[in-house]
Amino acid sequence: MFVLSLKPLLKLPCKSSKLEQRCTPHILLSCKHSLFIKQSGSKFLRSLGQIRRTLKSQGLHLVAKKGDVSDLCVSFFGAGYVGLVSSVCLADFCRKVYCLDTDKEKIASLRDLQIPIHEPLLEDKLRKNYESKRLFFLSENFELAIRDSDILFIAVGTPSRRGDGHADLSYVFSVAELIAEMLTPGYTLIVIKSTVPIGTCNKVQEFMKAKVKTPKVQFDVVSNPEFLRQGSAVENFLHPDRVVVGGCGPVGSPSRKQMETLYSPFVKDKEALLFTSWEEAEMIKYASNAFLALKIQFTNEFADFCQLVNANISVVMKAIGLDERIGSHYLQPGPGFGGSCLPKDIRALVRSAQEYSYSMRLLESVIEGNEIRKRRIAQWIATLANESCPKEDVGTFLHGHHTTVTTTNVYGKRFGILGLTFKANTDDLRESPAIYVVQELLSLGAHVSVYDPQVKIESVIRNFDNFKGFPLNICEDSYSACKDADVVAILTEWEEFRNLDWDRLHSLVSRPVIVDTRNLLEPSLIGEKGFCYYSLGRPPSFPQNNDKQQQKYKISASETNLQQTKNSLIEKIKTGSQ
Ligand SMILES: NC(=O)c1ccc[n+]([C@@H]2O[C@H](COP(=O)([O-])OP(=O)(O)OC[C@H]3O[C@@H](n4cnc5c(N)ncnc54)[C@H](O)[C@@H]3O)[C@@H](O)[C@H]2O)c1
Ligand SMILES: O=c1ccn([C@@H]2O[C@H](COP(=O)(O)OP(=O)(O)O[C@H]3O[C@H](CO)[C@@H](O)[C@H](O)[C@H]3O)[C@@H](O)[C@H]2O)c(=O)[nH]1
Repeated sequence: MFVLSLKPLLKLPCKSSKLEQRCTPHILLSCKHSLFIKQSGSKFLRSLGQIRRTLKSQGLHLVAKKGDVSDLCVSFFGAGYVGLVSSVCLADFCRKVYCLDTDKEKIASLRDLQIPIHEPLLEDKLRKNYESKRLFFLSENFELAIRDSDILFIAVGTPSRRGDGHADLSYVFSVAELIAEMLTPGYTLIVIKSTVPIGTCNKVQEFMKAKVKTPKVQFDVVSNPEFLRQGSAVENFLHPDRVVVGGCGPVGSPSRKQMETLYSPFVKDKEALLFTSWEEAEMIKYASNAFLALKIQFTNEFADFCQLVNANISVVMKAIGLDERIGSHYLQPGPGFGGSCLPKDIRALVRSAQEYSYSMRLLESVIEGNEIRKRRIAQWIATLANESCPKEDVGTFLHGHHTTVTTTNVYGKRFGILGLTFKANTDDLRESPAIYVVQELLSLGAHVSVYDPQVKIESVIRNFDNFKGFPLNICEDSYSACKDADVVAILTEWEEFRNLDWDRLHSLVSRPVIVDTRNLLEPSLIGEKGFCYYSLGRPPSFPQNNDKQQQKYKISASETNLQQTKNSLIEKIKTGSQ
């Protein structure tokens, strides 16, 4: 006779009628399955984990009672922005979390507590949970994690497939195959967290069923899309607006109970935990990102029109955002939306719709508009190296008159680029408009110096593989990047760019021209500092009566050309052409 120190109530949802009851450990031990517990070792089983593993190996599964997240063990396949952040946050609450990745280098650096990504608030939590042995990083022996886990999350990448815009699901299916082959008897919940096209969960379930070879394996596949944003990922994971779970069984089913348990610390309002079908969950994820992209593209179009008619986009967007039906978020103009999600997800959505012979025209135009925008921003920045200043009209260049930019008028000009990431507070360069702009400028023969507070030099170099030998200078601070620049362009809204020493910067540049594609700075303030300042959808500002500063502008443009440009643009807008 032995006594186990366990929580008093455990629920065993298994086929055995004797076990299909709420029971104390004593009842558990006195039932016929207690034999398995005894058999598993010469010593007594001390932990719930040991009992769980023993039962699992016999085709039974122990589910923690409702709300008891501390009994759960979960694994994440993929230690990227989503997998790593989710693992670290869940390790605060779960019994154990395995974070698995095939990238050996990534796992090795995580074990050394070197975090491969920049994400605020992540480091302390990671350290705490890793040191207290609730969080484990593995690049092999995934079998151990699979055997031990109640829930297996798939959080690998689903990038755009080269050439056609479809989501590349090869990583998801390779994990699904591995799991299917390694599942041990008993029940395991498989959760797809990666963003996947509608219909994928269904396919994964069928695929896995065909691959499972071990008898007595039971599993469900559910969809649980992630909505966190890079730069505030920890905060978003801990305090989600909503959690969507698709494809669970009815109330009381193992899949539903486990997901309720897992999210109990994060979702206090019952209404915010939404159970849907697989297809609805998959669609909700795409629809959310598509709507955000739509708002940004809408704002960008209005910003450009505001510039033509002397209206201020900040005033306009603030006013429309106060209408609760519209809301104030995602109304900030910029150089185009980027990142690893919005662009690729909308492309994937549009492509999946086409498979049903359905055209999502609105979103097709959002994709095209965003591509055009990045090109125009690059062309606009290039032109400003040639135009005289102050000239209010040069700001209108943004709206389409880009054919005049050639290698001859940009060749050898110097550009100081502030910010490379697709937005602030991340180190991610995926689909960053800034990368596009720099590549355009280099193609035109310009000299480009770049600075970003978070990006590692290796990542910058990787993004300019095709530009070896081009005059690209990676700098360690803003001032070095702006030295001798004909134009300074702010491409990411890093906070530190707000507070530069403008007098120092002014003394360093060749021409004091700033293009702010994030509307980060206060126009009048920068004008007062002697700069010619252009932003999006706001009137430009210029140095006030300062002859010495005026001499810095080396090239003058013809007044007539500028007027013609403006007239032709207004004509184009009237006739509705791009
Ligand atoms: N980044 C975000 O902000 C965000 C937010 C919500 C949803 N998503 C979605 O989540 C998914 C993951 O995005 P991410 O940004 O974290 O990707 P990521 O590229 O940062 O990370 C993916 C990781 O998966 C690893 N991996 C690939 N194959 C593997 C395998 N067989 N086993 C284990 N690991 C493997 C890679 O090495 C990589 O480290 C994508 O579908 C994305 O669309 C991303
Ligand atoms: O008003 C705005 C807001 C954003 N952006 C740009 O839009 C892009 C995307 O920004 P954001 O949504 O913050 O980036 P992500 O971290 O990629 O997050 C999006 O993509 C994730 C992956 O699917 C989702 O989980 C998030 O909910 C969704 O916001 C960036 O280039 C931003 O600079 C603007 O130009 N103006």
